Amino acid sequence: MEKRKNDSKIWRRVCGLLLAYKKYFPGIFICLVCTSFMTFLQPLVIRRITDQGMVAKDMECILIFSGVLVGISVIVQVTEVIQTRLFSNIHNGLTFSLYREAYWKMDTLNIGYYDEKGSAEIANTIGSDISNVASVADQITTFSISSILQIVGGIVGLSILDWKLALMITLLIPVKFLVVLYFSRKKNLAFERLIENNRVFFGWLGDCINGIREMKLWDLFRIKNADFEKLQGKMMDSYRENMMLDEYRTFSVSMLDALMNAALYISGGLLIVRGEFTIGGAFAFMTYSAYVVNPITFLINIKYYFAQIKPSAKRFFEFLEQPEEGGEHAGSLSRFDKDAEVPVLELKDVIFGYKEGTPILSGVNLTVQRGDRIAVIGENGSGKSTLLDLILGFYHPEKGEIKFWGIPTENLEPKIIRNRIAVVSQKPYLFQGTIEENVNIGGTASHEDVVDACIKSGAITFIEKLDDGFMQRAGQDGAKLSGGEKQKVAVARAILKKADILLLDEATSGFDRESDKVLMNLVCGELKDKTVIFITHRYEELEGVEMVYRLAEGRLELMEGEI
Ligand SMILES: Nc1ncnc2c1ncn2[C@@H]1O[C@H](COP(=O)(O)OP(=O)(O)OP(=O)(O)O)[C@@H](O)[C@H]1O
Repeated sequence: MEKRKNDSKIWRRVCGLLLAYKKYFPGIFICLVCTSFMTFLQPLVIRRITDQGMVAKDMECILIFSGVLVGISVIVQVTEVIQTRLFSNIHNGLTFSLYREAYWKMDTLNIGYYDEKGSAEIANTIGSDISNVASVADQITTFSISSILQIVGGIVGLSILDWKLALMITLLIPVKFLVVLYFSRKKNLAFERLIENNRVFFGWLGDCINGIREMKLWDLFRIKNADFEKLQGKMMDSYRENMMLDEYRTFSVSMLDALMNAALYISGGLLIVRGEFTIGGAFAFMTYSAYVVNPITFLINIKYYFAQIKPSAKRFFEFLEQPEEGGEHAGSLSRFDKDAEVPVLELKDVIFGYKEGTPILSGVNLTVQRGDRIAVIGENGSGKSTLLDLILGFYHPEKGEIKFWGIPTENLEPKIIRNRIAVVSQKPYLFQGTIEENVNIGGTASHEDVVDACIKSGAITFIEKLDDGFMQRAGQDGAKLSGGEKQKVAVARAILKKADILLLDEATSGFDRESDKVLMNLVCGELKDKTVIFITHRYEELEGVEMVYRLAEGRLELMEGEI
């Protein structure tokens, strides 16, 4: 019962998506009525050619009605071209809007979602789900409407010819329905298994590609081959299961059709033998029967086709319903009073853990005034990056409060906080594009400002040596640059942001001594009115820092004297 309710909810939502394109419906409907009417006329014209042309040896009649047949075909084909055009508009519009929804969902999605799934897995899942959901707009829908019109035309045609035989055809419908119902239930489950096996395989493959260096260094292609074969085997089994189901369904339905056709030929033949039917009438009868039987098969099969759309639609809608960043913590204030005489950042009794009952931070207090330069040190796994993620609003305290310029984060839009903070992490991400594009990541700075930021970060030294300078492409995640060079690009990016708060999370771990000094001079000189928070293991970096906190046992302690 519950399942049926959920299913109908999924279908209502899919239909709702289609309704956005209702402006195309009248055009499609006119095309369908036109093609259906033309195909209805066809058997009557053929009967005329056979009975009044061929049998009566009337050549003029044959020529005229052959011309009519060609005319009908032209009209049908032209209408179908228009119809395909209208349908491609719906298909493209639907695909675009689903991708757009997924794209913006990725922006608001809780960061924890990305900890669980790899990029290849997410991209593959979204791509295959959207393509399956959008297929709802394809010819299936056209067929279902044109099928109804064809059936109506067929029944009218059959009744004109012989109502008893027409009745015989209708007896086949419930039998076909039961056969297809049986297969569509199986298909639903088989397709769910297929998309799940696909997801697992692409998650695994993406993991191998991300760790390609380790794969080569540890000869993991050989070691992981067993996993590859197992996952591929599961995928192949699922493909085979789905293909065989399709085949068994087609086989069963075709057998029923073959039996029905045999029955029609025998009864039609008997009527001709008895002189109750003309040959042209028999042809027309067979064609009209096909008009009724084939579309009914198709209509019944829609259940089968939809059985493979539903699992994807379900998974896609579940993705769209994933918890949003901020969730109930997100406020709507989009401004700070930056001149207020209050601390820039305050953490009060902040408690946080990734799992309930295992806190990483258990009562953190911190007050940072404008222009402060503080450092947070601590052992591996003590929670320094977690603290940064809480400040950046990627996670939210279980208890306690974080305030920016005196305003609790719950009252602020999550993005507004990040707009005020520039972060340089230990492993900054560089996008595929040029060095200039990676520094000017917001896309609004002038080339002169980019050069200036690179001089300040020290990046200019290596950029000047590159063949293409600022136009050099960085490669996948800056693969063409060294670790320290990537960090210098990231520092230049942060300088260009002109943010009020600078968070440097092991930002200079790849810097040489000289570059370290350049950055410290910058922080203590030109950027001295900025608030800077260092997260570091390298105590020599702490020269220009006024306060050093140690994070241990989930708490922050201010260090006095020697570190
Ligand atoms: N996304 C996550 N989900 C679950 N646990 C996590 C997650 N990120 C970190 N942890 C755990 O939280 C603890 C603190 O991690 P965190 O990265 O904040 O430490 P850190 O002080 O920055 O360490 P390091 O100096 O090694 O960078 C670790 O025990 C880690 O296993």
